[in-house]
Amino acid sequence: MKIVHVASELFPYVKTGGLADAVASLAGTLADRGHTVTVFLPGYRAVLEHGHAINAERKFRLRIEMGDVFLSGEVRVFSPRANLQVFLICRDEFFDRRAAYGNGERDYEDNAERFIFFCKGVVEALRLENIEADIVHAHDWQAALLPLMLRDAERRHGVTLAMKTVCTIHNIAFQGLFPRSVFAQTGLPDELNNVDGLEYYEQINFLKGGILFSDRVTTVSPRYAQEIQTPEFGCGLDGVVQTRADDLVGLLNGVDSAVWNPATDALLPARFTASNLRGKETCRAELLKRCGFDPAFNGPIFGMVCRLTEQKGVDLVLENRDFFLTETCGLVVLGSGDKRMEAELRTLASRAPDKITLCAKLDEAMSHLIEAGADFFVMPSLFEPCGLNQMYSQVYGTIPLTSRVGGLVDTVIDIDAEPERGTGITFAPTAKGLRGGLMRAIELHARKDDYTAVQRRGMARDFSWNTAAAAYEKLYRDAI
Ligand SMILES: Nc1ncnc2c1ncn2[C@@H]1O[C@H](COP(=O)(O)OP(=O)(O)O[C@H]2O[C@H](CO)[C@@H](O)[C@H](O)[C@H]2O)[C@@H](O)[C@H]1O
Repeated sequence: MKIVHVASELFPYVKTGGLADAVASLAGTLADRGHTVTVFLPGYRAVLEHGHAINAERKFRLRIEMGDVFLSGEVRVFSPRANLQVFLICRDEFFDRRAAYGNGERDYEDNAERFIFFCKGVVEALRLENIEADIVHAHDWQAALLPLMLRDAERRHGVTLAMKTVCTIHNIAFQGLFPRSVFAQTGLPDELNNVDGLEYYEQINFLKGGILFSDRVTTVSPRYAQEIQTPEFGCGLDGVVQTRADDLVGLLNGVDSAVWNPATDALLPARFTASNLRGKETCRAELLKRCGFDPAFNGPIFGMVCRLTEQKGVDLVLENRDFFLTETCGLVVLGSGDKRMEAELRTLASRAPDKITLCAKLDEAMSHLIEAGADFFVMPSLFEPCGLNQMYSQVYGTIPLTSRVGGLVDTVIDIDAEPERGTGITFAPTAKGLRGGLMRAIELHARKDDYTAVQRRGMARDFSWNTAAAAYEKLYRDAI
């Protein structure tokens, strides 16, 4: 099949979270399985400066109608592996910036314009390049207008650009909500500027467009596909999602074993496998050293790697600060984002620097070291579409502590609920729930044989992207 993915992030070129990992793995795996895959990505500064893109071919110039003006841009292309091409929609005024979405304090004020331009650029490139895709697959709100714009362009130009479109929701909390005035820039017919179209409580909602107007809608776990149809998890779009229930499916993400594999991971000081865990001890020792903890400390180390946001349950950790201060354990948090959470974690760390630390930055190598060197991985999310780190931690023999929401339910088996199969500790998404999970972790850690058995069961699990990619293939085929 000719498959086109459209996303605002792609590992290793630009990543703010799991979207980048998921799109890269899916596109790469589909390419390896013999499909012709194209990924469209904004030509951000970070991407253009990446070694792969430096000599990207300049394909053609763009002239995009945005309301009553035309804006110019350029399409560049490079191929990082067989069967895979990455097309960059470039316009320095929009994408030659330090970050993808904002300056750290707030979102860029022209994000609506930037991603309308991006989607229109993709449509134009599909037309000029004559790709004739079987599937155009849009990810998250930044690409969600694409299915609509594509059909609109087909009508205008009398061409077929794609057989079917798919929209994947990686996180329904991010919808691309903008003032209604941005509608004019989309160039879409006026009848879409209402409640049956993009309008959402007097605003324009990009993700709503993707949900309503794609041939198929997917999300990243079966449990989340159910949850987003409820007011509790639908973030106001549950009614819209319900209208597409027949075309909605939840397909679990996987683990990219070229990047996340303890037996080959070049970012670690030592490698290891389920049958030989000595390298994991070296990773643990290195982690203790990097954190400035006592090298002889042998209590459990809890690791956490996430964007610091409400979603990730950082406040539940903070509400349990006395646990981390009083129990014989260590806590390593790698994450940045919300300034209040960052400050409170920093204060907590300053009260016990010998056993609690915050590393407030994006650091790919450190995230691998935590996955490998910690004894437990803490993920008390309030909601979680899929979650990747709980899978990475099982693969790395680090026992996950996860709340019972979304994809965490689909990927972690509780050791008390299923003593013979359990791979982690699960709990209700509350401070009390987390507290219970932490206590169970301390007890498990003290029972060395049980701990190792759980560890090995996690390492034996298959989270391969081949399974996930095969599910997407089936979805594409059924749609066509
Ligand atoms: N400071 C830091 N330094 C280095 N790496 C860091 C980091 N902070 C986060 N990361 C990395 O970013 C990724 C986060 O992925 P997740 O899937 O856990 O969450 P995210 O909410 O971003 O993704 C959304 O999309 C994905 C993909 O579909 C869903 O799994 C998820 O549930 C949904 O919320 C992981 O690879 C993690 O290691």
